[in-house]
Amino acid sequence: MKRKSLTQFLIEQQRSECALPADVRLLIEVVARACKAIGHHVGKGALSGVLGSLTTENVQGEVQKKLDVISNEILLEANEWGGNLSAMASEEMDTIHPIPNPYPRGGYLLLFDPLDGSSNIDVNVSIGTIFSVLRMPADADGREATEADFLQPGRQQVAAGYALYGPQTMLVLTVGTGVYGFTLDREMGSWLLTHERMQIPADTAEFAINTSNTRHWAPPVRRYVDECLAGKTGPRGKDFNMRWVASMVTDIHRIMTRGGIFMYPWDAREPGKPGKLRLLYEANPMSFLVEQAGGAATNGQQRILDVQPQGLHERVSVLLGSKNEVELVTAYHAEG
Ligand SMILES: O=P(O)(O)OC[C@H]1O[C@](O)(COP(=O)(O)O)[C@@H](O)[C@@H]1O
Ligand SMILES: [Mg+2]
Ligand SMILES: [Mg+2]
Repeated sequence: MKRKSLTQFLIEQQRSECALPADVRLLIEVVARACKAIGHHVGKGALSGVLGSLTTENVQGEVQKKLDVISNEILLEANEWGGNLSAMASEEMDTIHPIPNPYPRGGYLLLFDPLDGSSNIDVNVSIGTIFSVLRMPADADGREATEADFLQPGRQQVAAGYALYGPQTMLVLTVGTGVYGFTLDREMGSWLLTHERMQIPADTAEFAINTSNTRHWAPPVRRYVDECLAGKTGPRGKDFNMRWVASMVTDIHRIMTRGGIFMYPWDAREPGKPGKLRLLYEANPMSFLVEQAGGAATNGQQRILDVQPQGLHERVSVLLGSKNEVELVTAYHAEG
């Protein structure tokens, strides 16, 4: 069976009713090429000296891994001259990166977590890259982008996706017409369509959360997880399984493939922070994908895609995945 390539799929999207703008098609192809290059480095590991940490810290106060910086550079370089972007923003950069002269500027903004799951880099566990595409405000009129231009609610995303560097290298994306997965044919170097219209089952018996934080959780999350752990003998009347890879991309891909609920909620370790994960380049792109696959995503109070961002590296409490489970744990928050 001849599989569709990423380019064929995107051209079809461009010609179909959704009329994917040509600039977004080209932008996604450039990001996909950059992820292929990142995947190559990840696959080499110690052979090409990309493992280990640097002495520098990013704006989050995290010690950067070599691959965090290498992946960031690859994405910046690949997207600077494409002509579709006005600026970029990244987990690894304090502020935005406007497209420098003399490169032509375009009408879109690209945000990315260049390397997700950094704590797993040196131990050869699956990691990934997450990206999100927004439009420049309509009244920008060719002016240089500002940080404020990036502070758009997630529902305004034009496209989002992740690359997964695991036993297979995959690219999973949406342009608002469902979720599609592509597997990299490493010999040919081409992304081939292998997962059409991915769907998350509404019900599940599998939850993902870092239980080492149990004593720090708020009562609604504590109640939800306790009930899952009580299994058949408890109010849920069924047994639940638990998984936690500690790479958001990998945990979410499992949920996109077979369902489940992923939670990284607020916890009392840093009470002043709404959560650990970042709204603009982790939670928003993943929430867009999850909703496009029939799932749900909230911060306990509201739909994540409706949260109005206040800052580039803003954090958020994340509850997403199988619709009925997300609605239940969100309802527990409303009950207080
Ligand atoms: O180590 P913890 O607390 O379980 O956190 C794991 C989470 O942190 C992250 O690694 C944060 O992302 P980065 O690796 O991009 O900083 C997520 O991928 C993952 O879900
Ligand atoms: Mg991340
Ligand atoms: Mg990261």
